[in-house]
Order: sequence, then C-alpha cells, then structure tokens
Amino acid sequence: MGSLCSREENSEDAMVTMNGQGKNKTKKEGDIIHFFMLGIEGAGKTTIIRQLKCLCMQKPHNYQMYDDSWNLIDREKIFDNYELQGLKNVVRINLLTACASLIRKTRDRDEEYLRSSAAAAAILRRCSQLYEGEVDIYDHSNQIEDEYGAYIIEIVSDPQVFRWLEQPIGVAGLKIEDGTRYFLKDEGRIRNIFTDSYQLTNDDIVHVRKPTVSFKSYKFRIKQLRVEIHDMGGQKSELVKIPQFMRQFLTTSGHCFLLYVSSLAAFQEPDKDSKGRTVLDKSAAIFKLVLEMSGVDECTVMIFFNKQDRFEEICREMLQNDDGEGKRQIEKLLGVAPKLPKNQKEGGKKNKPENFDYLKDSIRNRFKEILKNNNDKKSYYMKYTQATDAQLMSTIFYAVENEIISAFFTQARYL
Ligand SMILES: Nc1nc2c(ncn2[C@@H]2O[C@H](COP(=O)(O)OP(=O)(O)OP(=O)(O)O)[C@@H](O)[C@H]2O)c(=O)[nH]1
Ligand SMILES: [Mg+2]
Repeated sequence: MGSLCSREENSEDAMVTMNGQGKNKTKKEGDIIHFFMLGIEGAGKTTIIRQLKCLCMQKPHNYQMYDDSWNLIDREKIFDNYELQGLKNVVRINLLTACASLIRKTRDRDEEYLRSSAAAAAILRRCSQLYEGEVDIYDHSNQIEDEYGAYIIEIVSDPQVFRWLEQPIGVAGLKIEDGTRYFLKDEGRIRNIFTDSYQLTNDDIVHVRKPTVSFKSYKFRIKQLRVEIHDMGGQKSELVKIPQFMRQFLTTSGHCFLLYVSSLAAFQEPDKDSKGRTVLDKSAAIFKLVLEMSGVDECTVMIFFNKQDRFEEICREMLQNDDGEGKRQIEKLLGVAPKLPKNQKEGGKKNKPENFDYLKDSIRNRFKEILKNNNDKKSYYMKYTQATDAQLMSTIFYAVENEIISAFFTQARYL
C-alpha cells in the first residue's frame, strides 16, 4: 500500500523526468510497477517489449525508455544499427530454416518433386551447415549471404510449396513461426531482407523471431506510469528457471504484476512434447503451476491473450471448410459451437470480418476458472492483444496505465 501513496506524492517529480529535464535516480523503488512476464515459447512476450520500444520512437511524448539507472534513452538510440543488422540476419536464418522445412515436406509428399532444383539443394546445404556447426544458430558468426534471397523466392513461389503456408491448421512436422510466415508470404519482404542496404522498419522488427535465453529487464514510462518489465524465455530449457527468477523478482520492492502471455492461436497447435495435448493446454497448465508458486499471491495477475489476428484468421479458414470438419474441430477444441460468420449468413454487413469474440471468451473463461480455483478473491486484468499491431497495443497500454492509476487512487482513498 505504501507504494500507492508514494506514487502520488512523487507525481510532480515524475513529470520532470517525463519531460527529460531531470534525472530520476532519487526516486523510490516503490514507485515502479514491476511486470514479471511469463508464458511458453513463441507466445509473443519479447514482441511486446519490441513494440514498446517502437512506440517510444513513434510517440515519444507518451512512451519513453530508460537505462538501468533510469536515465532517458534517446529515441534514436533505442535500436542501434548493430542491433538492426543482427535482427535482419535472424530473419534470414529463420527464412532459410523455414524454407528447408518446406522443401523437405514437399519432397516427403512427392518423391520426385524438387529433387533437381539447384535452389533447393543450396538451401538444404546451407541449412545443414548452420545446424551442424559448433555454435548456436543465431551466433553472430552465422551470417547468411544475400544470394539465398533469390533461392528462397524461387522455392516459395512454387504453388506446390506455397500451399503449405496456406494450411489453416498446423501440419505435422512443419512448424513455421508466425513472424516468419509474415516475411515468407510476401516476395517483396524476402527481397528486402536479403538486400544489404535495407534497414528494418518497425513492422519488420515486431515480426522477428528469436527465442529468449535467460532473462532480461527493461524500463519504460507509459504516460505517468513507470514500469519495469522482466522478460523470460519460455522454451522448455528456460521454464525450469522460473522458481529462480521468481525468487529474484519477488524480492524487488514496488508493486508486482504477473503478466502471463498466452497465444490464442495455439488452441489448435499440437504440443510436440505431449500427445493429444495442444500448445494452449500446455500454456494453461504452466499458468496453473505458476499461480501455485510461493509469493505469486502477492502479485496482481494480468493476462494477455495474444495473437488474436492469427486466431481469427485460423477460425475463418477452418470455417470455410465445406464439409464441416473445421467447425467440428473448433467445437471439440474450444467446447463452443462456432456460428457461421454473419456475412456468410443472412446477408450481414459486408467488409466487416467476424472477430469470433465468443470463441476467444471460451479461452479466457478457461483461465478465469484456473484463477478462481487458485484464489477466488484475486484481482486480475485480461486483454485480447496483437503484439505486432502498434495502434492496438498502444490503446491497450493506455488502458492498463489508466486502470492501474485509477486503482492507485481508489486504494489510496481507503488507506
Ligand atoms: N501474427 C502475430 N504474430 C505475433 C504476435 N505476437 C508475436 N508474434 C510473432 O510470434 C513470434 C514469437 O514471438 P516472441 O515475442 O519471440 O515470443 P516469446 O514469447 O518471447 O518466445 P520465447 O522468447 O521463446 O519465450 C514472433 O515472430 C512474433 O513476430 C501477434 O499478435 N500476431
Ligand atoms: Mg522471448
């Protein structure tokens, strides 16, 4: 509670720093909101950080980024050239890897297909070098040469290969990350990535996929609210570190939020580690485990149900399936019978795509139930998000800021 009061007392001081005219080192730690961000791999945690960094460049009045000592970082320095070059090479590696998987999948289905293609051979060779090397695939020494752009374009422009990218449901043995799909489906974007002089745009930056290893903290101001976000990797090898990071994090003073990120799109993705389970099942199971950890009951829980764009896209594609199989599958997976999109029925309004909120709600209810069974009185916030969409995320960040600040005032009144 003390933190709530100190925030109000210091609000003038906070404005000075917002304008960049003063240093903020004297500020009390209790004044900062800590978000401990958790969720399984690929849910979009690091993308939320990248989106915040992009917003600091686009809307510098309302978003600022700070260094470890709370000194304002110049917006030109938020992404330096070295980092951008590194991210561009990460996309090259991801494109090469995805393209190699597509080639293998296509060959599996058709013995002869692509056997004689020089581009396919070159991609598979380079990919083997990458994965058989001594260092991590994303190591700086693994620079992918410009020429692979043309090979990749040649392969994916073939309809036999491209059809795999159009599949609504995950294809067994073929995992294409959502971010990589964004580049792979657009020839112009592939060409950009393989052009030496090309600089990544903000849209590119939020689509880069590089799994987080270990743990990193970032400091931002969103309007009046100073936040520190702790981002942790969600791969199996990283999740075992949760207790260690929670211990470290929960000793931090200031108000704490558990920000759990879960992908809505994972509702139909098979979990490769456990037969018969989806990636969403896994995410819900990890959420339950985290809530049971000691000290977490001190945190307010916030859940971002992310990738709502992919969720809608997948539902739309599944429901287009004429034999009704997609509809049956959605019902089986979500426990709710999907309705046909309005504009396909009864001549509903055109150009207004269905957003399937009632289906998203079934996922939200599942997490609500977990929360309720854990602690009936716990306060929580839940949002549907799309971390890659700057406009939508900005609206969500403002709402979070507003709700947290209102909660400060409400609780302060009762002190
Ligand atoms: N279409 C779509 N893609 C998204 C969205 N959010 C994130 N992505 C993409 O999903 C991929 C994975 O996102 P990350 O932010 O790296 O996931 P993470 O949760 O940090 O994963 P780990 O670090 O492995 O735990 C990236 O390529 C993002 O561009 C979204 O809302 N919509
Ligand atoms: Mg990450």
